[in-house]
Amino acid sequence: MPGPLVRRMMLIALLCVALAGGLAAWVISHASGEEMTERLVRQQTDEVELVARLLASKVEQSQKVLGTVAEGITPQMLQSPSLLEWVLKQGLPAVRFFDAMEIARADGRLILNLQSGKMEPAASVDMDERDILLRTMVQGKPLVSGVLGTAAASARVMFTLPLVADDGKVVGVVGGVLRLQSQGLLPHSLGLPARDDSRLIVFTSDGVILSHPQLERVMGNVRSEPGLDKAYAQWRSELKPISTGRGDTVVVQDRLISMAGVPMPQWWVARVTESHALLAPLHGTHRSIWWTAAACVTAVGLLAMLAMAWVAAPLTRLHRRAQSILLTQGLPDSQPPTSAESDLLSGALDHLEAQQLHHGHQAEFSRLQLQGILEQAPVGIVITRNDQLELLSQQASLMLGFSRAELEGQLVKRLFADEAQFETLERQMREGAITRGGYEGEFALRRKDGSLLWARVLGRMAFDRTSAMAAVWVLEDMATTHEERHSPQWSRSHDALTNLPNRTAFLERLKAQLVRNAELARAEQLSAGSGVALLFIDVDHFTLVNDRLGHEAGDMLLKQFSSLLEELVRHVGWAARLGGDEFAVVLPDCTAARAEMIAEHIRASVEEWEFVYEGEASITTVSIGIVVAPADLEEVTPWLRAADMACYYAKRAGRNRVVVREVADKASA
Ligand SMILES: Nc1nc2c(ncn2[C@@H]2O[C@H](COP(=O)(O)OP(=O)(O)OP(=O)(O)O)[C@@H](O)[C@H]2O)c(=O)[nH]1
Repeated sequence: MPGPLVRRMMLIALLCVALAGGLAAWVISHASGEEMTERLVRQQTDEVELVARLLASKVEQSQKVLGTVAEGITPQMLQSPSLLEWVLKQGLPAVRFFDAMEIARADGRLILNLQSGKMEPAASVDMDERDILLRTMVQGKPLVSGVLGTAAASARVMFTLPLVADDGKVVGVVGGVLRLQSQGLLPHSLGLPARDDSRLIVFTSDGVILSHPQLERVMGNVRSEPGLDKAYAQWRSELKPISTGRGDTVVVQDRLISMAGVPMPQWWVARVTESHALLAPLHGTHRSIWWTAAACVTAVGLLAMLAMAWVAAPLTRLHRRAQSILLTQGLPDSQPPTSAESDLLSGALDHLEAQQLHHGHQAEFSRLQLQGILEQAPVGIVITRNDQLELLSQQASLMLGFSRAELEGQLVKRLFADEAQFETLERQMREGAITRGGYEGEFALRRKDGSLLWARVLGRMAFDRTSAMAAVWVLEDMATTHEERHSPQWSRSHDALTNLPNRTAFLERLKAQLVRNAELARAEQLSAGSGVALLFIDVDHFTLVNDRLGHEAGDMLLKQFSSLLEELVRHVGWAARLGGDEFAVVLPDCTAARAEMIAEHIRASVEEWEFVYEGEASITTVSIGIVVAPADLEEVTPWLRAADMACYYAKRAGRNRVVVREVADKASA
């Protein structure tokens, strides 16, 4: 789980992505909305312009058709209406272009009235049409009438052209009438399809509607067209003439109104569209833009979170590490409990700094202690690391005859009298390190003056973090002991395998101990309840070692066991080998309770020790019987027998245990 700082960074990344996505979507939708509106406005403007031009060209075409008719009429024909009728019907298909055609002479007499191709009496001509014919005659120029008629079905427009003789005199006038809803001018299909939200309307400069998708609105007034009324009123107030050119688009009351003029008949073409209808496709586009943006924001947001988690991974690891340091080692008092990475890290660093300071003081203190020990210790101490002499005590330097500076940093090998001694130590070191973490032995070292120093070396192994092997030796000058050992008396009193006193020497020493014990008792120098404690020790199931690993392994076990035993009791008493796998330990001036405690320590230490032979480790246990000699005891035999019996009872009770008895105890007890 990432810490709060990383979580905050992730949240910020997510917000940034969402904000950027939202902003981009808004800008795109806004820009696309504007562009689309502009395009739709342009489209609508273009459309009304196109329709206006179309209408203008139709008007022009109507005038041209009328001109073609006029060209075919001679002044003579005006004198003969029947001839005129025949000529028009036969030779001028253009006549059929108009819904009605009328011809009048200069004297004002109507000589031709063709209604839908049929000759009708002159009197039936509409008065408005007759007026326009007369106006054309008077003005001598072509005219296009306003809208004639009041009903949509009969609404019409009249085109007129003066007939001019060769001398330039107006001899007559020809007029063509087109119904608004005829195919030639404003077919109803022009405004279709009829939709509520958009209408194409053609109206005159007076506001009379000529074309409308709803037929019933034709001949109505543009002032009642919602939205268009305002645009029309504005145009009228500006008093601008109607001319062809670019159409114009305005927004009035949520309606988009585009208008373009048809100058000759003074008409307007207008398209009125409700804004919501116009923008309907835009809403769909906006929706899809926002959905796309949301999907992109989600995907990019997830990616950003993952990227942030990846980038912050080292910080998360540091955070966890700091957490575990503070959890396992406790928060400093000044540090409030917090989970923020920076606080935790600085807390952990403070803690480590304090620890380092503390360790520095400890190290300095230990160094001073070590220095004191090395200078004052009455025994020789040598500290080695990776086969080099690292530190020596003052006593060791005196024993060896070298100054400490001369030896420190030198190879360990240099101390030994010969290569064989050194190799023996190395082997013992390896074996001892595996089995007990320590070793001991007697070695011949070489002093500076070349003389031999027989020393007992007690070593302890240690490995530091760099796997360098360090050892601490305690050197004991064995010159006297060594000489003794090579005397014939030594071999008579000591066991050759273990170097421990043998049974004979043991009994002699035990008797002497008993005498001394009696003297002390008489002199009342013995502590209350104290006496000489005899520990009878027998290795459990030793036969099995011989049987399984061989006699040589049994010998090695006895040897190593003896060293261990001697090491364990050398400061409190002495040990002897009674024979086979039987040993004794004598503890002078000792109570039964203390003897039992020491015996228990021996038992536990042996149980902990592993005897390794040819790579195979085995556990050894011992049974111990204890008897403390009373002050008045004079014979050792019953004492030794009692201790043997105590050991026997320990065996009988299941072995690997300690049993305390008294000399007077009955054998059956
Ligand atoms: N390797 C070796 N074996 C010895 C030596 N002296 C005696 N032994 C053997 O030590 C064994 C002593 O066995 P016991 O003490 O009677 O019996 P145990 O197997 O120890 O069984 P418990 O004492 O009843 O637990 C005998 O098998 C002897 O042969 C010796 O110097 N070296």
